[in-house]
Amino acid sequence: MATGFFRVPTPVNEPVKSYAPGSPEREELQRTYKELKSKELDVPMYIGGDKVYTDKKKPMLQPHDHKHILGHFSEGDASHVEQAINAALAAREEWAAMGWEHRLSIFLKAAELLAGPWRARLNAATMLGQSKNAYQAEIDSACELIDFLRFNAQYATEIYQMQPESSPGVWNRMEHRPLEGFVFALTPFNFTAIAGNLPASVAMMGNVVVWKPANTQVYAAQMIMELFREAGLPDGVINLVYVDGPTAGEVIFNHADFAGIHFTGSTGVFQNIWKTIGQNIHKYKTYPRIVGETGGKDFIVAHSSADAKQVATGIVRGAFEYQGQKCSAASRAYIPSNLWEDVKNYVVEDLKTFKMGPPEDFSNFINAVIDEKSFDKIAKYIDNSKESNEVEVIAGGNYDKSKGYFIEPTVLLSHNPQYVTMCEEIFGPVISIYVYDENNFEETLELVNSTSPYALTGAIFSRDRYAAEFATKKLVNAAGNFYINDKPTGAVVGQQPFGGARASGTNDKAGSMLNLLRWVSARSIKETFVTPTDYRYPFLGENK
Ligand SMILES: NC(=O)c1ccc[n+]([C@@H]2O[C@H](COP(=O)([O-])OP(=O)(O)OC[C@H]3O[C@@H](n4cnc5c(N)ncnc54)[C@H](O)[C@@H]3O)[C@@H](O)[C@H]2O)c1
Ligand SMILES: N[C@@H](CCC=O)C(=O)O
Repeated sequence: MATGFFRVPTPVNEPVKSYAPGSPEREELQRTYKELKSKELDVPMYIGGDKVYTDKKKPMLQPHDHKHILGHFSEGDASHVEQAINAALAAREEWAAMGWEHRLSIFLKAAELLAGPWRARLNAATMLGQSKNAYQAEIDSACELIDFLRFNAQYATEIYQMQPESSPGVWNRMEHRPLEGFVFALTPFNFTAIAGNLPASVAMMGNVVVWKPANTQVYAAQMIMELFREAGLPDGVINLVYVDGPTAGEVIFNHADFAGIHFTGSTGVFQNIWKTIGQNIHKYKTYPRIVGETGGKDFIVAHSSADAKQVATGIVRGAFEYQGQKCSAASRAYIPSNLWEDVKNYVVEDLKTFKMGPPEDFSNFINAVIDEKSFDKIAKYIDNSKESNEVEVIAGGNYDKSKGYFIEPTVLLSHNPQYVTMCEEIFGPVISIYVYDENNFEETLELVNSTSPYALTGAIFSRDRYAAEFATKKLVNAAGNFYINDKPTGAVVGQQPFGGARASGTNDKAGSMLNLLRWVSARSIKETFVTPTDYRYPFLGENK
C-alpha cells in the first residue's frame, strides 16, 4: 500500500548506440549473435509458474538462412489457453492489490536490465529470428521497448493523479481499477518492442494477461518473458502461449472473464476478432476493451517546391528499412512532374549502393523478409506488375528464396493511380510511385486521401509553407502520424505517439497515456463528511 505520492524517475529516450566499427557495443553484439546462433533452444510456454513443454515442436528459423534453425518451441492447444486463463485469473487479486509503485518498479527494472546486460541478447535474437540489421534491432528491441517501459510508468502515475474536484464537506476520489477479468495480448512478428509492450502496458495497470505472439517472433518473445521474470514479475501475471490464432480465439472470445484485447497485426484478422467479440457480447461480464493497431498504405507526397534529394532519401529509408515490413513503411509516393527525373535518379543511385544479405554482416542494409508465405505474396505482386502495362519496374524486381527469403528493394512506376500496388498493403520492400502534373497538387491530395482504406502514416515534403499547411489540413484524416519534410517511419515513444485511424486501427496511441487509459476502469467515490439527516429543503417552510 502506497504511503506517499511517489514520482517515478523522469523518463528520457534511450540513446541509440552507433555500432560503428571498433565500438564495444558492436563487439558485444557480434559475440552474442554468434553464441545464440550456435545453440538450439527448446522454448517452453509460460503458464503460471510453470514452463510448459509439449510434444508438438515447431522450428524457429532464420529468415536469411532458413535451413539453419535456432531451436524449437512447444506448440500448445486449446487446453493450454484454458490453463493460461486460469493462471491469470488466479494471479489477479494479488496483482491488482499490489501497490502501484511496486508494480511499476518491476517494469522499470526490466527497462534497466534491457538497457544494460540484456541489450545485446535481445538485439541479437531480433536480428537472428526476424532478420533485422543491427541498427533496426537497436531502435526496436532495445530503445523502443525500454522507452515503452519507462514512459508508460510515468503515464501510469499521471493517470493515478487524475482526481476530481471536491465541494465543501465532501471528498471525491477516483480509483483507476484494473479491468475485471483478463486481457488477451496478440502480437505481430515485426517489432520486438510491440511484442513486449502489448502485454506489459496492460499488466502495468494491474491487469493479468494471456499473451500470444506470432510464431515467427517466438524466439525474441521468449527472451522478453525471461527478462520480465528476472525483473521480478510474479507468476501468472503474464502467461505466454504459442497456440494457433483461431484455436486461441475460440477459447478466449467465449470466456465470460474476457475483459479486453490488445492487438497489433493485420486489418483482416482484427476485423474478424471484432466481429467475433460482437457476436459473443452477451457472454461477457463486462464490455471488453478492443484496442487494435493494424495495417497501412502509407504515403509520401511531394510538392513542386520540395527538395528532390530529401524526397528521394525519404523514399529510400521510408520504404526499404527493415525490408518495408513496418506498418508505417512508405509504400506509395506521389511525385510532381518537375521533380520526377531528379527523384528517380537519386533513388536508383541509392538502391545501387544497397547490400543485401544476413544481418551478421553489418554492411548489409537489406536483410530477408520474414517467411516463405510473405515472400511468395510479395513476389506475386512483383510478377503481376511485370506483366501489367499499367506499371513499370524501374528498380529491383528480383527475388530468391533458395537460402533466405531475399527480395530486392523494388520501385514501381505506376501510370494508374489506382493500380493494385498503389492501394493494397504489400508489407515488403516494394514502393509504387505515381507522377502527377505539378499543377495538380490539390487534386493529388484528394487522390492520396481517397485511394486506400487505411490512415496510418503519411508525409508531405514541401519548401512552400502554404503548401505544407494546405496538405496538413487536407489530409487531416488520412494519417494518424503525419510528417512534414521527413519519412513516415520511426516514431519515437514520448515524441510521436503512434497509431492510425480508418482501417488502420482504433488509434489508441501506443506509448502514450491514451493507451493506458484503455486498461483501467475508473470508480468514482464520493464521501460526505457531515451526512444529512433531514430531507427538507430550507425553502419548504411556510408558504408566505
Ligand atoms: N499499426 C501498427 O501499429 C502496426 C504495427 C506493427 C504491425 N502492424 C501490422 O501487422 C501486420 C504484420 O504483422 P503480422 O503478419 O504478424 O500480422 P497478423 O495479423 O498475421 O498476426 C498478428 C497476430 O495475430 C495472430 N493471428 C493471425 N490470424 C489469427 C486469427 N485468425 N485469429 C487469432 N489470431 C490470429 C498471429 O498469430 C499474430 O500473433 C501488418 O498488417 C502490419 O501493418 C501494425
Ligand atoms: N512505430 C513504428 C512502426 C511500427 C509498425 O510496424 C514506426 O513508426 O516506424
